[in-house]
Amino acid sequence: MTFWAVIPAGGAGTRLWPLSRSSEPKFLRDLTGHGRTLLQETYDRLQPVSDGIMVVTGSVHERAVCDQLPELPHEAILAEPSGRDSMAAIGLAAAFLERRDPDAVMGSFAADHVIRHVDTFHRTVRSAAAVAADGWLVTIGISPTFASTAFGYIAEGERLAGHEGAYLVDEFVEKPSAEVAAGYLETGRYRWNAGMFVVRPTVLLDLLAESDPGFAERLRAIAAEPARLEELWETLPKIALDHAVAEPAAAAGKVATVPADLGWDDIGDFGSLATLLQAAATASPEGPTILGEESLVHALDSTGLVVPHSGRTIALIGLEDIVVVDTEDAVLVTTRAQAQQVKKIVAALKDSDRDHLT
Ligand SMILES: Nc1nc2c(ncn2[C@@H]2O[C@H](COP(=O)(O)OP(=O)(O)O[C@H]3O[C@H](CO)[C@@H](O)[C@H](O)[C@@H]3O)[C@@H](O)[C@H]2O)c(=O)[nH]1
Repeated sequence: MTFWAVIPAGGAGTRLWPLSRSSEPKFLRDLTGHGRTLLQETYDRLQPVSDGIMVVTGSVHERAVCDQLPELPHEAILAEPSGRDSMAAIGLAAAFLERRDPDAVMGSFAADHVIRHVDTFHRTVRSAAAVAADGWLVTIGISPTFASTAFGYIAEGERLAGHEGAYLVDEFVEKPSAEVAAGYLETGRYRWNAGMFVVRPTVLLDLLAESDPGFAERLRAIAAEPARLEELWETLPKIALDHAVAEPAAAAGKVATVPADLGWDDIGDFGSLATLLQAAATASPEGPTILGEESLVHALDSTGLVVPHSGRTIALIGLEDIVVVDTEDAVLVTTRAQAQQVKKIVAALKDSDRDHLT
């Protein structure tokens, strides 16, 4: 069995505006201060467990992906004419892989997530691939630490016979309400879905065909005749893989989960980025956490996150848990607690004559 990692690299990451833009989304940025972008870190992390890696991205980002991953063969980048959500993106890679390597198992791994426990991640991917080789759709389950409404939840069921450390998924619930999520945490049997699906390409496409035969058929038609991509792409439904496949397959008892503590984070907003950077810091600084050139920030009695991205000097006095992101053409000032609301600003800008800033 060979293992292929598929990296869907899409979305603008609007909650990280103005650092992340549709022209330069968060996966193309170094948000951890490690000197590698999130996409490059994802690629580095997957290399030791993969026989091949594919990136599926918007055609507007194809050049940047090529530049950031010079070792990736050009044919391993699948360029989408437009964003049609994760089912189309991951399904396209599955359709190409099905023809290229029918015995392969593939795994999808977002281009913009952070994983701190890399050895555990490698062990977990290998276990998940062994389960997927037996025909299961496998999702990696993360122990929830709070009642997030931004993630999908997996209800862990019985142990899976023949696969130590794997469980049946009783239910898959995409982004529940805060009340429902809090109830899940109390039961102790729910885990976060990290969007990491490990499966045989044919199994994924056959599961899709159960709910939407035309969708699976068109993906397979594109793989058989790539010249038809432009013609067929715009006819594909815009739907997340979670809704198109994971939820119905879980209800039919066809999904398994491998739980793991990966130190996983999807860096949803500047609040979670601040937490992540603080946890990674070797010394706990008195002042704010700085992502970028430290000498540009002068802070008195202030805490939070400062991103000096324009090269300007930033001075703070007496501000607690603040977020300041200074870019060439836009400055964001908010608090860690309110940082999620940035997407509302982006929506307002999109509806204005300042659309070019988003
Ligand atoms: N190439 C490409 N990738 C896409 C597209 N749309 C989404 N993706 C990729 O598919 C992944 C998930 O898409 P999101 O739209 O960001 O999903 P989400 O709302 O965050 O929810 C998903 O991820 C959560 C974990 O971060 C999960 O908890 C949740 O259940 C779900 O799987 C991301 O890696 C994103 O880049 C697209 O049109 N094109």
